[in-house]
Amino acid sequence: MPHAESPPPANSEFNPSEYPPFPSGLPTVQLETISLSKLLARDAEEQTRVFEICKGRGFFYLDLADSTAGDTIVRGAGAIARAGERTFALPLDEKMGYLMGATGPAGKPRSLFGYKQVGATLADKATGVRDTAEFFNVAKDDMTAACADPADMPRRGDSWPAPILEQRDLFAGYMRAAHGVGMLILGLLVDKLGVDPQEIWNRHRLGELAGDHVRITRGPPREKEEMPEIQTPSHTDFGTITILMNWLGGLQVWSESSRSAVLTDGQPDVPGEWLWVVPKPGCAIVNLGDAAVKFTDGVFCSGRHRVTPAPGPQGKFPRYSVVYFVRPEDTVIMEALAGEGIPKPQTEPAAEKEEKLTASEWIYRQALNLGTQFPGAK
Ligand SMILES: O=C(O)CCC(=O)C(=O)O
Ligand SMILES: [Fe+2]
Repeated sequence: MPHAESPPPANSEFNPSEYPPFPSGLPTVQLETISLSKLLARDAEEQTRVFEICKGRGFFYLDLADSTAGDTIVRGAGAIARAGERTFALPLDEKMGYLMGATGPAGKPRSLFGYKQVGATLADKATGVRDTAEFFNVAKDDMTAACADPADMPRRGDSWPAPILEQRDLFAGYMRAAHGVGMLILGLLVDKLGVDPQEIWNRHRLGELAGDHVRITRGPPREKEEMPEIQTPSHTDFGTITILMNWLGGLQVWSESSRSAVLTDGQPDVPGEWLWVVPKPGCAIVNLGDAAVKFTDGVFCSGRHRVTPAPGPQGKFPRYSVVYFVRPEDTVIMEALAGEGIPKPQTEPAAEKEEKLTASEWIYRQALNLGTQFPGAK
């Protein structure tokens, strides 16, 4: 059982205590394990290990034992998956009322928050095969906002499915913990590049509008043994840092780390093979996203990954995951920070030509590049 759980409600399809172990004999990646409690204690050796990992593959296990934030994440992830299960059980036409990318509720902006139905993303441009996962992106700003009237929440207002709206406190607590863990890691990483951690914290203030969200994903059980059947196609995350909780295998990383923040048709841009990431009890899987590459001009790596149904006997279970994406505040200009460890722009003219986008524009473009379809988008 990967993470401590309270007993599931009757008839739940999310039952981690029943999952068989990850099968042997598959090509897996050996990720390093970093201790959150050591990072909280400013352990210099642990800090150096994270720094080296983030310059390389940019993926690691984060052991959540022995800290309040870690505990909130371990316990909260299971409860959030259950809120997700109740949401996904709603009729499809009701879920489609929360479609992400559609014009938001009256007076609210269009956004990447809300529901993505099965098949909304092309998994393979050549064959036209589509993804098989559904997910719900729950906005940090709406869950953590201190509004007397929930209709005033800044993103979707109170237009969230009841199983999510009823659990605002759960989401808010989880988001604060995950965001805090993200800030701890990002702060120590940029510090090692000669950048004042405040520079990165000022671009990711918890109380400011940002693309941060919890994504709850449900992937259906595996239909056939042959690979691959794609739940979430090959991608790098758009944000700055990602904290992922999953219980079944299915996540795969590309064997060679890809350094580019520019998506090349959604496919890996260096030769290699897909390696399975085995869920590890009590640990989150942490990775950097494209914004971390942008802020450091490519010093850090945004690891390429995808999700298939779980392998072997694990594959007969629906697969849930709970992800927290830390993203820059909406109005932050996406450009490299200045620090002795960050390369200076090569030539002035090239630097001038580069378009300076805000984080919200940049993330929207990254999503379009990845094949996400937005109703009404050109
Ligand atoms: O479900 C997982 O294990 C990973 C999900 C993921 O990569 C994503 O939602 O960006
Ligand atoms: Fe991802």
